[in-house]
Amino acid sequence: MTAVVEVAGATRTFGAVTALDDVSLTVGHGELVGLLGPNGAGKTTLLSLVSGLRRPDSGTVRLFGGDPRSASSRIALGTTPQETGLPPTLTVGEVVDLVGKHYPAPMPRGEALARFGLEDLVRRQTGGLSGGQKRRLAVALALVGRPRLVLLDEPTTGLDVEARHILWQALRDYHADGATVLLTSHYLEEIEALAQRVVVIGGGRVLADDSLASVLGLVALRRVILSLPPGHDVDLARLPGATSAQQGLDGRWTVLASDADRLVRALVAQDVPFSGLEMRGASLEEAFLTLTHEETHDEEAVR
Ligand SMILES: Nc1ncnc2c1ncn2[C@@H]1O[C@H](COP(=O)(O)OP(=O)(O)OP(=O)(O)O)[C@@H](O)[C@H]1O
Repeated sequence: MTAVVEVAGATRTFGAVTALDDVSLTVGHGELVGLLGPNGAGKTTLLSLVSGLRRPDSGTVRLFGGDPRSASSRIALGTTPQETGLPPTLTVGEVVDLVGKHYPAPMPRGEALARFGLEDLVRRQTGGLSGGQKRRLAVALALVGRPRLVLLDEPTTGLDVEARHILWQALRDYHADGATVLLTSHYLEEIEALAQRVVVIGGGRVLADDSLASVLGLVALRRVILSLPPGHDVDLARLPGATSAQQGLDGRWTVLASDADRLVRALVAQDVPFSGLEMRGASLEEAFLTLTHEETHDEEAVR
């Protein structure tokens, strides 16, 4: 079966800035893929190539096997950019109807609003919506045409916890209905909550592309937290298995460890008088920072 998205060796520059550097990415039918990376990593540029808003300088981009710039490829695409302009004098219901009219088999107004908990706002002018309500409406509009692929650029930025959970559930439900979803996020918990596959982007390049569990396992980073007696002087970051160490405001030390077992063995072997030892899995953010760090070190090693 043809892939939904096929990016092959895509490079895109803006003047002196290389936003994407030889990026390849294939997304199959029914996948839910999270694009993770810091500000300026190239995530939005990548989405703009997939949605046909921009062209790569070199390399190819296919959407449903066709040219992303052609209307026939884009008809099954729903997108929500980072910022959405809504006509302020139209009501929520009118905007949903207006957008739906562009598609052959749109969701009924009631269904689109119910999926995002917006039913009570159907008669409200969009200019009178809160930022979070606008955001939910913007994502609802991306789904009105029942797209087979949904591209979401930071869908829950600025939303409170409840609104974020409504949106996550709506996306999970839509994905369960058979859609393919590609989203970027700065919220690591969002990627962890939604994505089955994570593509880590840094400096315009794909640093990792694997299942959520594998991306975490790839760096196998653990957080080891402990206390030391006042005045005790040991360089925790230099112990075997440790990658960095930091003392918190409460005086406790947090050591990031690539091999926590080895670190604990070294603490015991060197008679370090630690107490209150705790160990936790690394967050996606920590895993991601390590990946970026390793890439930088590899580059430095090559130079
Ligand atoms: N239209 C443009 N003109 C000039 N530079 C641009 C343009 N669009 C993107 N860039 C640059 O390309 C790089 C990648 O930007 P991009 O917006 O794709 O990153 P991002 O990962 O989406 O970041 P963010 O998370 O902040 O949205 C950045 O250095 C950015 O400044």
